[in-house]
Amino acid sequence: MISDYRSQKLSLTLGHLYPDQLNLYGDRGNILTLQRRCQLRGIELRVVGLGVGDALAPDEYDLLFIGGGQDKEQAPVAQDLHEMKGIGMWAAIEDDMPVLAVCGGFQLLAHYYRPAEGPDMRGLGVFDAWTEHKGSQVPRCIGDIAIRWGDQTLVGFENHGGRTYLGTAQPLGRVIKGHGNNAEDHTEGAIYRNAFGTYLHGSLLPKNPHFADYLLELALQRKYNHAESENVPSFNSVATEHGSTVLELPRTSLPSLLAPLDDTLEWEAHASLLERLGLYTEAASVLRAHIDSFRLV
Ligand SMILES: NC(=O)CC[C@H](N)C(=O)O
Repeated sequence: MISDYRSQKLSLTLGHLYPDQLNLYGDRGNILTLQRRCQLRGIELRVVGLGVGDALAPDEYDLLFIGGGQDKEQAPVAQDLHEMKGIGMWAAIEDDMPVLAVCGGFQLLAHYYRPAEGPDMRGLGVFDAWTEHKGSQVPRCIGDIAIRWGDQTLVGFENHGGRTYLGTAQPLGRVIKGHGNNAEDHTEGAIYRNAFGTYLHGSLLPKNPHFADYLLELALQRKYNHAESENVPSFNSVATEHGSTVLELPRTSLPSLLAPLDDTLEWEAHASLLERLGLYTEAASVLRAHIDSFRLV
């Protein structure tokens, strides 16, 4: 109940899927970031690795993470995801558990990944989207990337051969600079309930403290304010503005369960990536917003 949580030590359990197979570009750094941000607030974050052969019992977790991998690592994982974790994953997501899936993991949560060679890898179909690798003649999508996420930015690094196309799935954001899902339609990532797929490595969360906290807040609200679950924020609203899809970040009426942190270094890293992409106005406004919010604390 909402009135109880302040008197207890908050704790969360994160299920890290395939930590040995899917861990490109330091995806594990996302877990370290979540752990550190919890630790600084006196919140316990237990991390449980879920490898090939392990079942996923949704009631045991509050948050799930799945990273990226090369095609050869994805194939055995795709099979295990279906056989051992698919039902648990679906149950968790339908129950609004926050899930972050990066690159190869994102591809496997959509309908299928068609590699340049070899058979299709069947995905879980959580996101109404699919991915095709167009062959070695077509350049990979590689480089730094910035996207618009609601009225904020997310930054990261992408490296994927697969091009993802969205069916009815909402994108996580719109590409400002970089390739995104397919280097054609400016969409990046996908959302279903509180599951977020993205091509942003980086690691993603160290340079995007607002996104890290968003995931933690979703997990905490879901666990501790379950009785008020209609107020739990979720990315369901989309507004169309000048023909382009703009996500409206939901606001919750519930008080935040996260104490503010000094994220000066994180925002400087975020801004410096924006600058590297030539996005000077965005970089300046990110730093300005950080200074303003910090003054209010
Ligand atoms: N970085 C990744 O996870 C790569 C995913 C996939 N194998 C691709 O190249 O499209």
